Amino acid sequence: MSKNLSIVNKDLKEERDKINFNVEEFTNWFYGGAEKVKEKKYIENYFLSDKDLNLELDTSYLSYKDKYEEAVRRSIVVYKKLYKLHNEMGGTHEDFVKIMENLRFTMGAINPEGNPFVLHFSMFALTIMNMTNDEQKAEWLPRIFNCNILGTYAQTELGHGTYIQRLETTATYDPKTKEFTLNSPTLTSYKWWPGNLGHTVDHAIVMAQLYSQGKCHGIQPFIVQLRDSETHKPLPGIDIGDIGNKVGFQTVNNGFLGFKNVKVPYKNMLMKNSKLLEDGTFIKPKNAKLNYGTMVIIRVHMIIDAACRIAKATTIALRYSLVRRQSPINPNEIEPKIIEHITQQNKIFPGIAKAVVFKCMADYLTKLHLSITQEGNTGNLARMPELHALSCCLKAVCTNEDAKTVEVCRLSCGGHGFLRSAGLDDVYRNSTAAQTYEGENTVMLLQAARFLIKSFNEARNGGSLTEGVKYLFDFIGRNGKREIFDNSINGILRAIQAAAAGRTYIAWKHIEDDKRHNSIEVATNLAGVHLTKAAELHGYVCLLQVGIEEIEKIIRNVSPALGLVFKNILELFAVDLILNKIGDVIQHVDISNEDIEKLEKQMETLFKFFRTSAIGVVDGFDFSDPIIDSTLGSYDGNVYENLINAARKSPLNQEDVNRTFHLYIKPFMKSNL
Ligand SMILES: CCCCCCCC/C=C\CCCCCCCC(=O)SCCNC(=O)CCNC(=O)[C@H](O)C(C)(C)COP(=O)(O)OP(=O)(O)OC[C@H]1O[C@@H](n2cnc3c(N)ncnc32)[C@H](O)[C@@H]1OP(=O)(O)O
Ligand SMILES: Cc1cc2nc3c(=O)[nH]c(=O)nc-3n(C[C@H](O)[C@H](O)[C@H](O)COP(=O)(O)OP(=O)(O)OC[C@H]3O[C@@H](n4cnc5c(N)ncnc54)[C@H](O)[C@@H]3O)c2cc1C
Repeated sequence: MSKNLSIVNKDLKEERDKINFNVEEFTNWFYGGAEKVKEKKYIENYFLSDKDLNLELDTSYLSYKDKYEEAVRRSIVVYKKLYKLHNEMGGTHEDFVKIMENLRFTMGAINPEGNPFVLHFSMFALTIMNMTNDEQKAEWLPRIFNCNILGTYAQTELGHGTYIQRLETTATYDPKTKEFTLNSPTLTSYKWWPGNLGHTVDHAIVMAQLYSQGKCHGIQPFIVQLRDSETHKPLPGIDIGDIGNKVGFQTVNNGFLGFKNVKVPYKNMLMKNSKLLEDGTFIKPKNAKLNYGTMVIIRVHMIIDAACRIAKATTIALRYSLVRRQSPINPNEIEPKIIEHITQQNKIFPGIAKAVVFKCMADYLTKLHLSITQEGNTGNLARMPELHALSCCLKAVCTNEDAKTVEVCRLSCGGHGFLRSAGLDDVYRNSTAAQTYEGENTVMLLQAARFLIKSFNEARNGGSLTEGVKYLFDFIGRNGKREIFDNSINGILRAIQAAAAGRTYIAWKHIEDDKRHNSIEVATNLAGVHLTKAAELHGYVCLLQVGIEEIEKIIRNVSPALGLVFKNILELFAVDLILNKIGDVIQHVDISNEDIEKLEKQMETLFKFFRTSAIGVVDGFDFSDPIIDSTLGSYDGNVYENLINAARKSPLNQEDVNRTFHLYIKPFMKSNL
């Protein structure tokens, strides 16, 4: 960690002196090994130490246009260095991935309001890598990796983001000219939202309805040039621009795009899955949803992003809570560190546990994605729906928790948390954006619920279930009897499983009852609230189940002292979860008032234990000061000095008297109204 060289606040030092486990060992786990931590530090420093980035400039005070231009300038500094470093490291694909993984944090520090090239290196490159045939790979990949072309992923339209089957952009094939003609037939068919589209990129993957031989063959991906390679002027027939100011992501350059008779060559339809013969004959893919593959990959990646945002927010909130003193607990004693107020612990400690459990889930899902993709490459697509359901479910549950937790962290910093310099606003804006992009969270939960209902029917008919939903058998096996609660970690898991299965049953029954008077679709819509609740509970089941399995493995491999911390974290996650979901649990589990009181007491005991470890855990997340970028969360804990220094940098403080005094205020004050 690049620690600030200033003297550490004595309250924070006192906390660190009491840490009873090896923080470095925790860091090594969080980043996947000592070697990876070394790499991370090296890469971070390699980029952040570059004076050309001019990180001294606080971009939050710039205008919208200046912010964008500075973000582009900084990104180019970074990407030039990236290629230099890549060559130095050996130039393999693995080296590139390593740098990109570490850049995810570093980029946030360099461009806090978003990266105007993020889609080029993520969705654009991934789609070309995964949805093209060999010839197309050979044509496009070198140009993408050399950045000779820059691209984005243009799917969402003004009228449709969720229901992509009804996208309106058309691509009509003419076998005589061997060209597609792209059109935006209506205002609502304009592409709207794609990141980096407005003024940055010159190419895009465009999702459009394919028309050939007079028939529509559904949405297909096309690679389309949008701007001239020399002048960057929009090509003929292209109407393109920026969509304007947003809640966040100000420098991501989200754009709009309309087509008027834009010609695209035959070879530009991505042909790994669906195929179009030159004569216009359409050949269906093995599974029509293969064209949704890029979204699945990004949803999987979003779990680690959520974990990291929570880790960052809790680092800020906890460090601040260990140096801020307010409100004596005993009237005659000195004011305590605010963390001594139990409600403050309740705000921050469960968040830290979530970051750890989400990280376990991200690792698990990444492995699962890899193995299901490998199966897919051999033509076996059987597990695609399972991966889709799981990634939708966890994308929704983890980003919802993320936004909630980051907001609680902001509240836990009181007034100072509302300052931009506290560093929580950009984290929150990114969290809340993640609830919407890559599939709106309610819609994601409903997709997961489809899988749950199917699995429930399967279980009722004595069929086979995938591992993650086998708990539905237990529910059916109990035949209406309630699960009996036992206060162990596995007991809590069984209780959450019973709640998830019970809610799935309620949703299923709702649909079955309504089906008598309505179509299955209408009946499903009417059961929507139950379905989303069931999917959400299922997400928590997955998190707890994977958390238990992964943390048991971790405990076997780390020192006993760190093992105890992990055990504490897992219990914190589990008890916090069951207490938050107690209404659902009571409905399906035989749990008494005494049991609940015991859980509440247990939470207090867990807090007591975690009180000494917490600072070690957040230090172990290993966010350096430039990455934390927070007056309240810096390593040295000198929050008041940081706050006043940051305030002095306000543009308004660069002069004693602002011109508005003479222009407006003084005449107003002298006017006697
Ligand atoms: C310190 C902190 C560090 C943090 C660092 C942070 C860095 C990050 C920063 C900045 C990054 C910014 C990046 C921004 C990027 C944003 C990009 C975008 O947003 S791109 C647009 C996304 N758009 C969507 O996601 C549309 C959502 N809609 C859909 O996906 C579909 O419409 C869906 C799935 C909801 C429905 O699709 P249907 O209408 O074709 O399907 P139906 O007819 O309903 O049938 C569903 C059946 O299809 C299967 N299905 C659907 N999708 C599937 C799939 N992918 N695989 C397998 N099966 C699938 C289902 O299992 C279901 O099966 P059965 O019928 O139940 O058996
Ligand atoms: C910051 C940001 C970046 C983005 N980047 C990109 C990008 O790079 N490329 C790109 O193509 N797109 C991008 N998007 C678009 C994004 O993917 C969509 O906005 C998102 O998928 C939601 O779709 P929508 O806007 O149509 O919402 P809507 O579907 O209109 O949602 C509105 C409301 O309707 C509800 N609703 C809709 N359908 C259903 C249903 N079936 N059942 C129940 N409720 C429903 C939703 O739950 C929600 O409450 C981005 C969006 C944001 C915010």
